[in-house]
Amino acid sequence: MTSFLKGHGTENDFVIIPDPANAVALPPSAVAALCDRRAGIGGDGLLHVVRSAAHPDAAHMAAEAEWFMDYRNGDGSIAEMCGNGVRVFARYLQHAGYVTTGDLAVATRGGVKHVHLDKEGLVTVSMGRAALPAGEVTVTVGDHTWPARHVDMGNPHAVAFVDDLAQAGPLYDPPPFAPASAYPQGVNVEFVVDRAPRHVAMRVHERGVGETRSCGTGACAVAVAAARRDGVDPAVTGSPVTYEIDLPGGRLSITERPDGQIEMTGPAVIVAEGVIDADWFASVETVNP
Ligand SMILES: N[C@@H](CCC[C@H](N)C(=O)O)C(=O)O
Repeated sequence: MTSFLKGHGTENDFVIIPDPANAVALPPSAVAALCDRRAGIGGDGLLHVVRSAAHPDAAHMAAEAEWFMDYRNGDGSIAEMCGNGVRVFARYLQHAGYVTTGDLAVATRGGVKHVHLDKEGLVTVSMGRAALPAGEVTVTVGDHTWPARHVDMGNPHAVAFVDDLAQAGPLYDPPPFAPASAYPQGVNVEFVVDRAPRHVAMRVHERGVGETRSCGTGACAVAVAAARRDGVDPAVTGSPVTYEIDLPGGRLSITERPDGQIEMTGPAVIVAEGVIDADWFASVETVNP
């Protein structure tokens, strides 16, 4: 019997598979089937909850973090990091009784992340530092082409400042970028408009998913790109800077500290739990494993 839960962080939604011993086979075909919104449970991605010691990608982090977030995109691909996912992952650990409010460490493919569950229901994650690789890239939608800033949050982002979020169009397909060689592993693309000083709104097309209603690493990338565009670098001023980021699914607050550490705060919600039908799961587990 394989159980699941469903959760979301600012409407970036996830199928959660609790599997402390790493005993559940999750080939890409099974992940894609579980995340399918019509024929499966539905989600932008999947959070496989495994004890670090039981997973080959995380055993080296087991002394620091008991639990490993084995994150998958909705198409079954693996990504290095998921910011909304790690908040929902921590909320699941609390829901299941493994942790209470306070601090915990979570192993991810992007390293160990430190999470704080507060008593009001918000979750703060120390996301690490952003890298801002040099180089020019442009993103095109329809008749519009914008310069975009590379920001690496453990996973790749291209951030474009636009006049109107509607210019990004329906975002059914990944927005083309140039040079085509810029992102050999694919990229998450953010479109950003200003709302007020240190307050922006964004839409995102996620690698391996499509347009989502929120992206935590994307919001961090946008906050750093907006700060640099605004001439603000906490490493230079010695003061933290906070940007409020409005997404279609809610608001995230992103603070960059003088040492470069980026903290993301937002909600994380568990909405349902149940059991996956064994025959259906066996059929999707064995397709293109
Ligand atoms: N929604 C996530 C990001 C998930 C990974 C991304 N699609 C990628 O492939 O890099 C977030 O909240 O950060």
